[in-house]
Amino acid sequence: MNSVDYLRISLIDRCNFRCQYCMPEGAELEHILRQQLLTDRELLTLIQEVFIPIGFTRFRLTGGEPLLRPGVVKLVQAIASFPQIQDLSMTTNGFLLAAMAQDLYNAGLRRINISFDSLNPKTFDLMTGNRGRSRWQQVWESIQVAHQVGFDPLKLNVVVIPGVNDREVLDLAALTLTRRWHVRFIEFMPIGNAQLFSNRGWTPSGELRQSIRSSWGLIKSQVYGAGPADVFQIPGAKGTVGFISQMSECFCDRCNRMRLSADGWLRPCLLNESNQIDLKTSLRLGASPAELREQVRQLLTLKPEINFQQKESGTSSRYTRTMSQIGG
Ligand SMILES: Nc1nc2c(ncn2[C@@H]2O[C@H](COP(=O)(O)OP(=O)(O)OP(=O)(O)O)[C@@H](O)[C@H]2O)c(=O)[nH]1
Ligand SMILES: C[S@@+](CC[C@H](N)C(=O)[O-])C[C@H]1O[C@@H](n2cnc3c(N)ncnc32)[C@H](O)[C@@H]1O
Ligand code: SF4
Ligand code: SF4
Repeated sequence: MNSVDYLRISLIDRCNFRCQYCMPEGAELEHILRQQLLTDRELLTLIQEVFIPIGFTRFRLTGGEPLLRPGVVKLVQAIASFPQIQDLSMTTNGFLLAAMAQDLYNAGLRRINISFDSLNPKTFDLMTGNRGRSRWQQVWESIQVAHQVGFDPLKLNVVVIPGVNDREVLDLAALTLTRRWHVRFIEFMPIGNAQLFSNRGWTPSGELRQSIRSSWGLIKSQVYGAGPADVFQIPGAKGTVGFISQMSECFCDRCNRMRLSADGWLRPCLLNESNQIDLKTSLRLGASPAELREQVRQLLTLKPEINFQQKESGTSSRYTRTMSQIGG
């Protein structure tokens, strides 16, 4: 059995973007009420007294948009101070990052993944929802600042939507030629919003790899990380290109992670909603750390059965939570 030592923590379910593939404008999402959010203290207790003792060493902060969480720098500092943690990272849309990057680095965060779907401001705004003003420039600046501050590896996440940004794959891959950036192409998962893009579907990573290989060649490579990307490099490039292929290939057999939602539900699989446990309610009802650890251990023994293994059938549209609510 794979060891499960990576926890993705959603700090907040709200977001300042409205990406069409995740939280489209007009989608009726019920936000978590403030009193239902795990407090900093509760989250730190769960990390320190439940997950670390069980063997979790890698933690990723996500959202919604994690930089919208009030006091996020202080929270990062507190999490980073646990000596058992070997890897603390964040996934962000980058909009607020330029102003916070140095503080986050000083707080102990060392690596960051930034969603960046397009080099073209118009396409970017179309994909992320611009609410009257373009966001591209500010995100582009954040990427430069994150690089200057020293986040390493610095990864850019691109969800590829056929007919929208797929024609940019070579331009995005070319960023890695001269910069030590790691661009990852993600197959769109129709989770929670199956109707969206239903006439366009997703592009198999194999096709993208072939197109990059035809232009420059492509060799197997590596970059530090805990996630499901298959990593390659254009010969001589400074950075790498990665492929996250949850639809065309299946990486569930090497699954090493669980997810904690902003309201304290522990979820064993991104694509299977069964067997989630409500750690926050147990904690608030007075369960001891030992009891909570036992609940999580039980879930770990069930996880191999829960892991999503139906790549042939794709995802189902019957999800009650969308990506923004789960944390991706
Ligand atoms: N199907 C599936 N997709 C995942 C899983 N983990 C991450 N992803 C997707 O991979 C994409 C990138 O995720 P990130 O948040 O950047 O994290 P990561 O790739 O695990 O991070 P690294 O540690 O840097 O490798 C997102 O679209 C996620 O939804 C997973 O367990 N299953
Ligand atoms: C849910 S977001 C949360 C963090 C942050 N707001 C961001 O966008 O980076 C985490 C990751 O999930 C990816 N994602 C969101 N919806 C997706 C979908 N339907 N299919 C594949 N990836 C998706 C995003 O591109 C992002 O890289
Ligand atoms: S992908 Fe991230 S930035 Fe886009 S809507 Fe979802 S949570 Fe927000
Ligand atoms: S779909 Fe589920 S089992 Fe597969 S890699 Fe993602 S979280 Fe793990």
